[in-house]
Amino acid sequence: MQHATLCYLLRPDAEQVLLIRKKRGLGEGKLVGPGGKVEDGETPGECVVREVEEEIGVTPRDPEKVGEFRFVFGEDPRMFVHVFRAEDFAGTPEASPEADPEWYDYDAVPYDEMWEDDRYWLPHLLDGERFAGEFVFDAEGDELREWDVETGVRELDALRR
Ligand SMILES: COc1nc(N)nc2c1ncn2[C@H]1C[C@H](O)[C@@H](COP(=O)(O)OP(=O)(O)OP(=O)(O)O)O1
Repeated sequence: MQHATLCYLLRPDAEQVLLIRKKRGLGEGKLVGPGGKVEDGETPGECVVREVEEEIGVTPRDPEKVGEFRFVFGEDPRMFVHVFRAEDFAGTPEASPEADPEWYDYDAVPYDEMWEDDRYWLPHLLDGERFAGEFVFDAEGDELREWDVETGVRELDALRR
C-alpha cells in the first residue's frame, strides 16, 4: 500500500491551523494539510519535513505523529496516511507551484472545501488527541461510504499491514 503523510502546523495561542489550497495532483483545488507520498528509503518523519519544505518553504521542528488512517477505494486499500502536527517551524509559509498556504481559526475550518473524511478526524487533532481510523470511499474515491475513527490511541501504526 502507498504510504503518505499530512502535516498540520499550529498556532495554539491564536487557535489557528495552516492549510494549503492544493494546485495540482491528487485533491487539486481542495484545502488540505501539506504532505505527500513517502518515497523509497524514506521514513514518514523524513517525508513530512521534505514535503512541507517543498510545498510551503518552511521546516517543521519536531513534528509529532498523532494519527494514522487507511483509505480504501472500493475493495482496494489505496493509501496509509501518517498524520503529524507541529507547533514550531523555521521560515515563513509561502506559495509554491504546488500550494497556497493560509491560516484558519480552529472554529472556522471550511470542511466543505476539504476531503470528505477531514471533518471526522481533524477536530481531534485540533483538540490535541491521537487517533486512528479507516475511510472507505467508492471505487473512484468520490464519495465516502463508511468510516471509523478511534481516539485516545496510544500505539500508532496499529493499522499498518
Ligand atoms: C481519499 O481521501 C483523502 N483525504 C485526505 N484528507 N487526504 C488525502 C486523501 N487522499 C490523499 N490524500 C493526501 C495524502 C497525501 O498528503 C496527499 C497525496 O497527494 P499526492 O498524490 O499529490 O502526493 P505527492 O507526493 O505530493 O505528489 P506527487 O506524486 O506529484 O509527488 O494527499
